[in-house]
Amino acid sequence: MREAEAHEPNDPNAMALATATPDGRPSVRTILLKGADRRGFVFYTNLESRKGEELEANPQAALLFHWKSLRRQIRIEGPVERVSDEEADRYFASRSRNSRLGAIASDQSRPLPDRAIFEHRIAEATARYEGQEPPRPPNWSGFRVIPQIIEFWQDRPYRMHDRATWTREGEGWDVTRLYP
Ligand SMILES: Cc1cc2nc3c(=O)[nH]c(=O)nc-3n(C[C@H](O)[C@H](O)[C@H](O)COP(=O)(O)O)c2cc1C
Ligand SMILES: Cc1ncc(COP(=O)(O)O)c(C=O)c1O
Repeated sequence: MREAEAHEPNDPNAMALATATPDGRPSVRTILLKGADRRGFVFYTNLESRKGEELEANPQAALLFHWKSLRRQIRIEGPVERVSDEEADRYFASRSRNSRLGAIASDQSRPLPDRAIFEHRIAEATARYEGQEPPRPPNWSGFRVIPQIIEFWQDRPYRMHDRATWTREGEGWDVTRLYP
């Protein structure tokens, strides 16, 4: 990630998030990585969005980074858990005031008949929380993807790439090289 931060033109923390319905219909969208440690990879979103509902019904996900400037790809797969309310509150409080008001005003992934309705809801939230800290909406929180498999891919000439897959084995990781 440090190398991506130094080389990518923008959003080095942008990644694709794949989810699926319980009957196996997949969907994918871009999100931002907001935390990574030994426990897993954290992102924030609206819990009633399409991804939020799919993760509620089927708490399994896959993440993908493609850092074009580095010609590198990382794939991550595993079950997800919700972050604690305290962790979500802390991250929400770190966001700009306007981003917090936007999260309050947005019914993410629901039909919006007219942009003016969203702008009106933002104006309402702005007026309502004047002089106060806008609180985290109960339907806005974070998920942690707990990695079971991580694959690193590095471009090499003539498609003779380097691939290595790390699979969780108890407390450690089994590392296996794969053909490109
Ligand atoms: C670069 C980029 C970063 C994004 N980051 C997030 C994010 O961190 N959280 C989020 O809810 N949506 C984010 N979005 C918007 C999502 O891609 C998506 O449009 C939205 O979350 C609704 O997805 P859904 O209907 O599948 O739930 C981002 C979009 C882009 C292009
Ligand atoms: C709707 C939405 N929510 C959340 C995020 C996460 O980023 P931030 O907390 O920095 O706004 C994004 C980033 O693009 C976004 O589009």
